[in-house]
Amino acid sequence: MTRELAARLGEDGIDVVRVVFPDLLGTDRGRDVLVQHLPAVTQRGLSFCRAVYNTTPGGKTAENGGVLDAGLPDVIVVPDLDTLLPIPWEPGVAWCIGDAVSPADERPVDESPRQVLRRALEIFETTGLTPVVGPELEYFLCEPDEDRPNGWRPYCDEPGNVYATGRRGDSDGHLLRTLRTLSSAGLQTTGGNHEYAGGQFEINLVHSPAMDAADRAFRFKTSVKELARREGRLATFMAKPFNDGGGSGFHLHLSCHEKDGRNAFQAAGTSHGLSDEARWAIGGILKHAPALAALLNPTVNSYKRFGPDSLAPWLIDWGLDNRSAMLRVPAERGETTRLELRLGDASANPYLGIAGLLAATYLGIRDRIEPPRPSAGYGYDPSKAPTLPATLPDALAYLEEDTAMVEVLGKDFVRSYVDFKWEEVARFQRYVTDWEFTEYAYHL
Ligand SMILES: NC(=O)CC[C@H](N)C(=O)O
Repeated sequence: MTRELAARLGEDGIDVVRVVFPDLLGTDRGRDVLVQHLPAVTQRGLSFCRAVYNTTPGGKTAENGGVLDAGLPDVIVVPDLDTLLPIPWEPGVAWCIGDAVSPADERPVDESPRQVLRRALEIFETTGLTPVVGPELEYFLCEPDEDRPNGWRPYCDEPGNVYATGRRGDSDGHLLRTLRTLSSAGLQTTGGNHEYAGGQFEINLVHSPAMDAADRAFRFKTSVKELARREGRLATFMAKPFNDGGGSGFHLHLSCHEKDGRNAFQAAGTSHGLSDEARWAIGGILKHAPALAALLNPTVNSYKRFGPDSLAPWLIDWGLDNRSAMLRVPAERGETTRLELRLGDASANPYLGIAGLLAATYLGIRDRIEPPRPSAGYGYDPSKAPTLPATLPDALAYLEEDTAMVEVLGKDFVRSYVDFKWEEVARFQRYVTDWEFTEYAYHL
């Protein structure tokens, strides 16, 4: 079977298969394999150093998780050939996503983000409903700039404007080029637009079953970064890269299908046209939002995106067609009835963020959690609702304490994730920033 596939790939001019898998941060790791080795790789998997799950964004091995004590053992990655797609910008190469298993018993490893999502999905589906997810990702495109301390400035000197089309704020047609290339790569993008900040864009992906949506969001981020790098630019999905302007969101649209394919969130004639399940889903997402933030807002930088007047949330609230709320119920009803969670920022690992959303939604439906009344009007009034966690340490503590969420996401995964993230917090807390020097050095 795999032999035939390898032969067919060869006939199509593919001589290399890039096997990638997401690490805890959601960035891609992998290896390029010559196509004639694909049958063996499919059977035995590829071995990687398990420290891949303890690697910081800067590429260092963090000390938590016992991976050093264990002598840096292997993790095996088995390609999922259903995800095989040619890479249009890398002729002769196709890529597929793999699943990480332990060499000892071939069971999925706790830290595998695909496994965390698979587990949340299995639990979710005990409700009899199938979740459908539509991801929207924003990012900044940057140009090299030696005069800036960090070496980069937002792409295009002309100020961008939200929904500006054509070359205004996009001097060499980045958006159109990227949209077409990603579509030809099979990532099923629907469209894209300029966002509020200069050099900031949003591209939307077709909604689909949760694992497919996460796989495409993962590939989307990898591809946008790769395409930018090939032009000597930097595309970044970090939450808030610049002090001026807003941050980048990872908005998630969620609906649920009944067995017969009907949208389970719609219910004509009820208050707001929403079913019990939709209402409980809202209740669950609001209740578990502080824990969810640890997954959907996973860096110390993430919390700088929240704030009044940013179109990013600040309060734990929901609203009807209200973009200033954390959870928006778009106006459409009937088969397109859905929720839009605006909490996440673009730095989130798509698998873990979607797993968290499914866990909170499942708990809402299971525990029949009634939400408060929707927030009306401009939602940046702190007297109206509780605020989101202010820092990553706060969110990590909420996640650890939320036993129901921990149960769905998996105790061992949450332990590894929280330990890993605490290391990041500790490194940040020890680090003296330029801001501190400028603020204090001359005056104190
Ligand atoms: N157009 C928008 O909705 C902007 C969203 C905003 N950039 C965010 O961080 O979520």
